[in-house]
Amino acid sequence: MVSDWVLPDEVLANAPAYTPRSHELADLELLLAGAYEPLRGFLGQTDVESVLASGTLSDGTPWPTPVTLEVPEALVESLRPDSPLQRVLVLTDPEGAPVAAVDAVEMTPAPHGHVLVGGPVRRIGEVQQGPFRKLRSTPVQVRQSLTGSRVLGVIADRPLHRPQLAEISRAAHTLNAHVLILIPVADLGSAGLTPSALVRSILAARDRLPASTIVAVPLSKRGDEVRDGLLSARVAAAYGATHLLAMGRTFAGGSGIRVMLPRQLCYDVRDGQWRAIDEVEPPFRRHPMGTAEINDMLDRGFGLPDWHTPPAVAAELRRAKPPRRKRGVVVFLTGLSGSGKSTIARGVYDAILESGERTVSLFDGDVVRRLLSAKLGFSPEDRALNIRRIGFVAAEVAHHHGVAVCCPIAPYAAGREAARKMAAEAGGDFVLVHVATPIAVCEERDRKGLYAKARAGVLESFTGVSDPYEVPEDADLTVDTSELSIDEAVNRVLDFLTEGGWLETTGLGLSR
Ligand SMILES: Nc1ncnc2c1ncn2[C@@H]1O[C@H](COP(=O)(O)OS(=O)(=O)O)[C@@H](OP(=O)(O)O)[C@H]1O
Ligand SMILES: Nc1ncnc2c1ncn2[C@@H]1O[C@H](COP(=O)(O)OP(=O)(O)O)[C@@H](O)[C@H]1O
Repeated sequence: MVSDWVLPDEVLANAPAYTPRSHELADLELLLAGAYEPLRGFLGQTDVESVLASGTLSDGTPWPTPVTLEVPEALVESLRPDSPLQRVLVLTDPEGAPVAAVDAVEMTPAPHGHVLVGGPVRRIGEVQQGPFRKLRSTPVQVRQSLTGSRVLGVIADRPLHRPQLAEISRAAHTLNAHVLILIPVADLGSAGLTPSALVRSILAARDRLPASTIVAVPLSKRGDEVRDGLLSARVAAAYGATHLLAMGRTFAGGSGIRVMLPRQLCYDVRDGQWRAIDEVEPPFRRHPMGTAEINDMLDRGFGLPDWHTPPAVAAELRRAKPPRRKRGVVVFLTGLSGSGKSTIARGVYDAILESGERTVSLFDGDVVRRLLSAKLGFSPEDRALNIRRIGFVAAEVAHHHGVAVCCPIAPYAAGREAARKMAAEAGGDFVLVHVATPIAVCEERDRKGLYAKARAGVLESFTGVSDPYEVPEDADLTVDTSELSIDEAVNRVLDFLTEGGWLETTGLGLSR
């Protein structure tokens, strides 16, 4: 369990406080809940190296993946790792309320001015809010509620359609086990659903599950399939699972849990049962749909068929992913100054307004910098914050099913990626348009005289001249305004949105 070291109040009051990033907060919650047993805190550099090299902590205990905390160097420079009362770091939730204290016994420099802080954690506050809190039982609570010797764990990181439900029922029946559904809620689910939508979709299948316990677990993916799988298996074991049904690829080494491999199922059209594929003659087989096929049907507004998905689950998915013509979308134009972003964005915005088919907001560069990002400059940090702010507000618009058109330079891939992620986490789509007008043309236009000033050295850090522009490799659409008229460029974007299903008929030709 977590550490029980005692801290005087004045030590806590004077300790530096930090809000960890979302995946670190998720790890913190699991550490405090005892779901990462036997870990007592964040790993220091020595344990990280050992885990990566040999899959064990430095004391030889098997552990699959680094569980780490990185904090800005300036925040912890006053801490003294050799003095117990001077090495306390308070961790807060995003609203600033203290959640835990870290006994920072190990601090190692990390990239980008950060420090890796390792040491045991202790709860000093409760996380009170968040959707589906009632489903967030601790491992101890869950284990106490489980009766019977066999518990079949299922990591439900995607909705449960009929084939998955059939497989869970079969495995539970074979083992004579109680079912423990663990829903990972720390990041976007595998089917691109927000955690709340994923939980709702699974609750919608509840009456089709055998006797089950459903728990929401802040388990996040680190991107390494094997390590992520091993960690999930460990967490499932901590919650009391004795067996794990592999829904995708599952790895369970070191967790003490036994893995049940799923059969390949198909729908038997003769009697509507799901059976192992080799039990059904080919003419009578219907194969389960994959995530891409399901998402494509949802995008187009086609109902998911009853033979594949229980109606209550289909209804939740339709709500979470309405057809694109009703789904929120962020249209994000990026490019050099003078490339034509604002002009195109304005044209797209006007055309959507004229058609009246969707609500639309325009976040024009000048307005953003005057209001939302007033006082920010053009350092990499300020540009990053500017894009985060735009991405945040645009994602809120998308969350409420609107269209957000934004047109900042957004020179860094990381910032654009963050904006894309925020839109997805809000349940919206994201369309990146690269306005790829060559710099020579932008410079010749020089509407605001800024290129001349930048070349003369009067204006510093000017994008494309004395500051970087990372050309997008993930643009959904590229337009070059040196080859297109304004109307043509605007129509390219409108056509893309219409062909993709976000707009029905909007186009300059129709609306003007
Ligand atoms: N140093 C420097 N570099 C780039 N641009 C500069 C700079 N200083 C002022 N400007 C003017 O600010 C506009 C770009 O602001 P953005 O908010 O789009 O930039 S960023 O996305 O935060 O990088 C940009 O407007 P647009 O021409 O509409 O792109 C410029 O007019
Ligand atoms: N095909 C085109 N698309 C967009 N703008 C164009 C085009 N051809 C010429 N322009 C002109 O280029 C300038 C682009 O400026 P602006 O839209 O403010 O660019 P940005 O927002 O990228 O700085 C405008 O004066 C616009 O009239």
